[in-house]
Amino acid sequence: MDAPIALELAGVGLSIGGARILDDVNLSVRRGEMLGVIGPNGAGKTTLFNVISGLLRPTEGTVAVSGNDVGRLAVHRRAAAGLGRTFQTSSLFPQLSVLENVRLAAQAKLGGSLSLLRFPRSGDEATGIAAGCIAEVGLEAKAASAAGGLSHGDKRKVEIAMLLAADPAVILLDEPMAGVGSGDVAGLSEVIRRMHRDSGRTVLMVEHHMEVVLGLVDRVAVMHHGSLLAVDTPEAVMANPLVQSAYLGEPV
Ligand SMILES: Nc1ncnc2c1ncn2[C@@H]1O[C@H](COP(=O)(O)OP(=O)(O)OP(=O)(O)O)[C@@H](O)[C@H]1O
Repeated sequence: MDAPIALELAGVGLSIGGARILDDVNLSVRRGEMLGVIGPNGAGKTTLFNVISGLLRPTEGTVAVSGNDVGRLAVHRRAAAGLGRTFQTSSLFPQLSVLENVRLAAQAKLGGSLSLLRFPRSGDEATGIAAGCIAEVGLEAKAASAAGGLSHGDKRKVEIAMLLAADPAVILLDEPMAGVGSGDVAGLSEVIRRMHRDSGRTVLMVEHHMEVVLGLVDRVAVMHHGSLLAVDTPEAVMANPLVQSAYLGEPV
């Protein structure tokens, strides 16, 4: 039996000024699925994530998480409704340790006071959750290191651990490989694979690194000029002449 729908976009459109940024986007993602979102520069991928996560409100259409319309909810309420995302740029507190950063996310999920961050007690619930999430991304040895001193790849792992601490039903990863050194790509891919496969989480990933996308995802959504050109398996998408022509001039 098919898994239930975790995320559903119906007729989503966005106009800003006179510009049509998103046009009639219809997309269903099942629970436990990993979907890659690709497309040439300016196709609307980040805007789509902004609409899903609530940073932008669509001009038309609906966004539903686990069957609940989240279209009118602010960003923090969407997080509570089960949406979590990373950004293209790092959102870590550089002076804080890896543990403190992840603990902050766990604390926010638990709804407690952020001041607890200053007095981490090893036995408390948020610290326990944070330690588990850090272990899940393989950064135990760096738990006490300042986040600002880590490699880009390790910073991304910390951001993923922070997402795991918030335990969202649907995870949006915005270009996780951006700025990551070639030596770190395989390790970070493996963390993303484990995060998805081992836990059955639903993941959407915008990523330009085609090898990473095709190696990780179940299906690929291709955006072009604000519309969805195709949503299919990686093999079918790569063989699609429409997709090939959208990418003409850009390496696929
Ligand atoms: N606030 C805004 N006002 C006007 N135009 C915008 C706004 N935000 C995005 N756009 C335009 O919408 C289009 C889609 O941008 P978006 O950043 O979503 O593309 P993208 O596919 O994520 O691109 P990239 O791969 O380069 O990150 C672009 O033409 C961009 O200039």
